[in-house]
Amino acid sequence: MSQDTLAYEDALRIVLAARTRLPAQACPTTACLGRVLAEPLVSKVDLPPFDNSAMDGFALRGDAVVPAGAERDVEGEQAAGDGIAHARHGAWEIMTGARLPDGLDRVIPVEQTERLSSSRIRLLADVTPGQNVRHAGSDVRRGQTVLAAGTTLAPQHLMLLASLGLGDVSVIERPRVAVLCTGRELVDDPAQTLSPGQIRNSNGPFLAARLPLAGADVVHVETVGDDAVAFEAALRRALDAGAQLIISSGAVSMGRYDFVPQALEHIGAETLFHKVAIRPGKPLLCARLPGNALLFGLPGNPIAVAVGLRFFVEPALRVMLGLPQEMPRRVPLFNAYSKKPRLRFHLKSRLRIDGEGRLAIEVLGGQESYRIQPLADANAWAVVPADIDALAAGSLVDVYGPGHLEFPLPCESPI
Ligand SMILES: Nc1nc2c(c(=O)[nH]1)N[C@H]1C(S)=C(S)[C@@H](COP(=O)(O)OP(=O)(O)OC[C@H]3O[C@@H](n4cnc5c(N)ncnc54)[C@H](O)[C@@H]3O)O[C@H]1N2
Ligand code: MOO
Repeated sequence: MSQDTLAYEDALRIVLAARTRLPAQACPTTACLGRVLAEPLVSKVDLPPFDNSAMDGFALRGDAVVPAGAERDVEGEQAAGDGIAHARHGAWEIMTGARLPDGLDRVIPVEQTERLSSSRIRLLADVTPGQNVRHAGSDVRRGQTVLAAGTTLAPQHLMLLASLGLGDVSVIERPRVAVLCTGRELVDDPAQTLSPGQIRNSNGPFLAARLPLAGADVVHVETVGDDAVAFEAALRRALDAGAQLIISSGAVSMGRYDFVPQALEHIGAETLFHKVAIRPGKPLLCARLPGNALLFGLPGNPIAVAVGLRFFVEPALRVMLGLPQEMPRRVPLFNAYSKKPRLRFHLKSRLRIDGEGRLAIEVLGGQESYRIQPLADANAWAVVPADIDALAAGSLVDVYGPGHLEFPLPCESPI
């Protein structure tokens, strides 16, 4: 390994140190799905807000136990949505979710009663205090922390926010990211016929689709030829669009047209590292631009781009979103695997269930960095550290989801 090739862990440390958490902003709860909560959320109300019935039946009161056989007059009816009612001594017919009339403390389900007349019932079962009553504050107490800072808001959290009656919440700003694809071989328009030597730009659509799933806003996307001047102009447009991170693909290796390092030098950027002991994506470059935006120069091969996004850009996004760094899941390998030493490998893999319902990770065939079909078949990344050369089937391996906010739960038939 050449002296200037960094270990992944050292490169990651540099990336993490180069970013800080973004400020908080108010976000309407109608638009906060997927946003990251900036502060712990403390409830200002009790849930349920009032004592209410868990059953359709009759609310009543009495001594410790009102025994089967007891009779009561029915003195009123209380449906969900009805306001305060004051009970005297009889029972109230009550619906599920209805506020308990003041003075009553238990509910007997209607099927455990017998109607003696339109205004009198007999109990067919014992009823104890509190039975079938959902007490105010029994789910959430006023003053209780209901969501921790750093929660990525999912539909179940929106259920809670709606119940608390919140119109907006404090979330971390979304990081702003630009995508620049380089290469005069690239064609963006699917309707355009390819000339000999041309290929479709697949990195651009991949990055533009993955970044929002990683919590970022894509503020600029552009394709430029193999031209340092055009690349510099594109960088300026990305910065003008407000990009805090810029991801470029291509032109960072050893070829005659690999102009990104020189273009960065020309604009006065500080190269933080260039070349990391990983596969794929070894020629990856990271630089701080004047004005403090961070540029990730990802090698052009599509899987090098996917790995650069997942294992360099996404950790930076996590810092910006105020999230702790990820812990990989440890999953047994389905198949034995061996690799070249001294490089950390990022492997297109499939998390599956074996014949006994246990999770297993299958390293897919076709790991070369130009092969995109196996990425389409993958649902996870297996990562094998630089100092490990061979792993037997069944050994535990680090597994990461396709994006830092996603982890697959396979439900397909066993391997
Ligand atoms: N002499 C050496 N050659 C190469 C080395 C090396 O160490 N010595 N490293 C190889 C590795 S590893 C990689 S990865 C690539 C990285 O090269 P570049 O970053 O300079 O990228 P390009 O040459 O521009 O492109 C590489 C490959 O990817 C295709 N490509 C580029 N952009 C896109 C896109 N937007 N969509 C789809 N495909 C794209 C491009 O056509 C090339 O095939 O260098 C190796 N060479
Ligand atoms: O590092 Mo490259 O992506 O293996 O071809």
